Amino acid sequence: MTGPSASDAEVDEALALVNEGRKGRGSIPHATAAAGTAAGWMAGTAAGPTTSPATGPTAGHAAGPLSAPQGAGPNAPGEKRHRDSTPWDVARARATRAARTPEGATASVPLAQALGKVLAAPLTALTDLPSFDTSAMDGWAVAGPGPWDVRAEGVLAGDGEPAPLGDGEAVRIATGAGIPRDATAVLRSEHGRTDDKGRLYALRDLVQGQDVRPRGQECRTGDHLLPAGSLVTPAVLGLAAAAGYDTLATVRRPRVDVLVLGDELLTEGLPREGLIRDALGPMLPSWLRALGAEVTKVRRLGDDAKALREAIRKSSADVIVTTGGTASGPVDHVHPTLSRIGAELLVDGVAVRPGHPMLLARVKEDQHLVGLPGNPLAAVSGLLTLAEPLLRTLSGRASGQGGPPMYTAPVCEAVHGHPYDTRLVPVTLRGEVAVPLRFHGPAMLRGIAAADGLAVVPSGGARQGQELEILDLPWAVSGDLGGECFT
Ligand SMILES: Nc1nc2c(c(=O)[nH]1)N[C@H]1C(S)=C(S)[C@@H](COP(=O)(O)OP(=O)(O)OC[C@H]3O[C@@H](n4cnc5c(N)ncnc54)[C@H](O)[C@@H]3O)O[C@H]1N2
Ligand code: MOO
Repeated sequence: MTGPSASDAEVDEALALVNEGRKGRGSIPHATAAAGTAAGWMAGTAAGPTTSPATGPTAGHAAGPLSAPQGAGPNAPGEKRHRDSTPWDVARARATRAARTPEGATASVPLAQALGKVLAAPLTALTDLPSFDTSAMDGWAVAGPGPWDVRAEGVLAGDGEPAPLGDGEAVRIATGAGIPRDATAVLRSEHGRTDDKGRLYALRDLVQGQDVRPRGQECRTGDHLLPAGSLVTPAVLGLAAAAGYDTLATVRRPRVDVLVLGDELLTEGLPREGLIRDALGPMLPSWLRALGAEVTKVRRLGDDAKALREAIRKSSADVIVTTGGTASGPVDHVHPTLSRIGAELLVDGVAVRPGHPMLLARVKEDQHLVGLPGNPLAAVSGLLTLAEPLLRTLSGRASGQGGPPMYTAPVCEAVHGHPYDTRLVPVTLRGEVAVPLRFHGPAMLRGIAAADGLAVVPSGGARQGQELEILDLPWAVSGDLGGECFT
């Protein structure tokens, strides 16, 4: 099975997707020039930093030119282009288009359960907002020019419709209370004074309509407030409640089964005798939830081809995510298993470092499998390259706030590039500037654990100050992140 190659249409779509992403936190022109050259890379002489140690006395932030690739693969002399791997942008575009938002996958849920879900229909105002002319301040509602005679009874928020005011009359009013008919303005309490006969005088000029929120100022019944596909954030919950909603039509979260492969994995304690701790089982479920998924299963299968085949066969999830076993070692069972069950490979290897063995397959008409490489940072790369766009579509977000969660920022130092492939480098943000982090080798999580995002470094590298796209990490957009479900 070989991965399909990118068509021109796919490349156009990928570019459109990237452009859309740029609308995010600042539209800064696309990086055009690259500092390093392939020859420079090979010889270690690319303009910019030279290679740096993978370990050092301080964790996290780069101090100096620390952005050279670490660990296996990309900086090995003589490395060849992987002819069949899909360009990174194209792979993301293909993953976005691989599935459709399932029809009928909508549910009406009470507001309290809608946080983190996606609107299945546009949010349309069920009422005018405000729904009646409202006082914006504590003070007096007045009619005509002052001084005014003040009524004995005031008006509070929540009172029924107050009696109309006659010309020259005023009534004490609270913020949020309904304005009496024929009132011309609200005089703030600090801008008025009453004399001993109870007559009210303005201490400032008052203009018609002052401090009155007219009915429908924010919206009229039927106004379109938010498009379908919008993420339900706390603010959206508040707006929906204000606009009259008790329930919201939301898209069902795509169900994801996670299959963790590898005989060498321990679930507790210290590494020993060649065994290591499983870093992906604890990491992926909450990350997937933050990407909009409902994680229905997390299973550790070891390196057992039959168990893998059975687990895929029995899964009714929308997406199966496997970890490890994507390469061609003796116990790497993902490719042979997909071949055996007749799955269609949509992406088979991506021109990105780390993570190039990642894959996306269609197992059934409405079921996809994302194969993440076993190296932990490579798995994160696969998650954000293939699983994120797929889940964005399946959860209905592709039609709303839309594009990939990206923005751009200049890098504080030159960053090495791969001669052919995109690199994803953990960065932290210092103000507007992206600072590459150390410990970004494919098997390391120390950099990404301290990161705000992943910088997208084009082949050939980036100059100091060059604007790079930054893939956002999705913590802010999640709903309920709890609820482990290991089986
Ligand atoms: N001959 C080649 N070998 C490899 C290539 C290649 O191109 N040619 N690519 C390398 C790259 S790059 C990667 S990435 C890995 C991908 O390997 P797999 O997806 O088959 O993953 P494994 O071999 O199962 O594991 C790789 C590595 O990661 C560790 N691992 C696996 N699962 C976990 C986990 N849940 N938590 C923590 N660590 C995990 C595993 O122990 C291995 O050290 O292939 C390279 N090889
Ligand atoms: O370098 Mo591998 O792609 O560890 O991801």
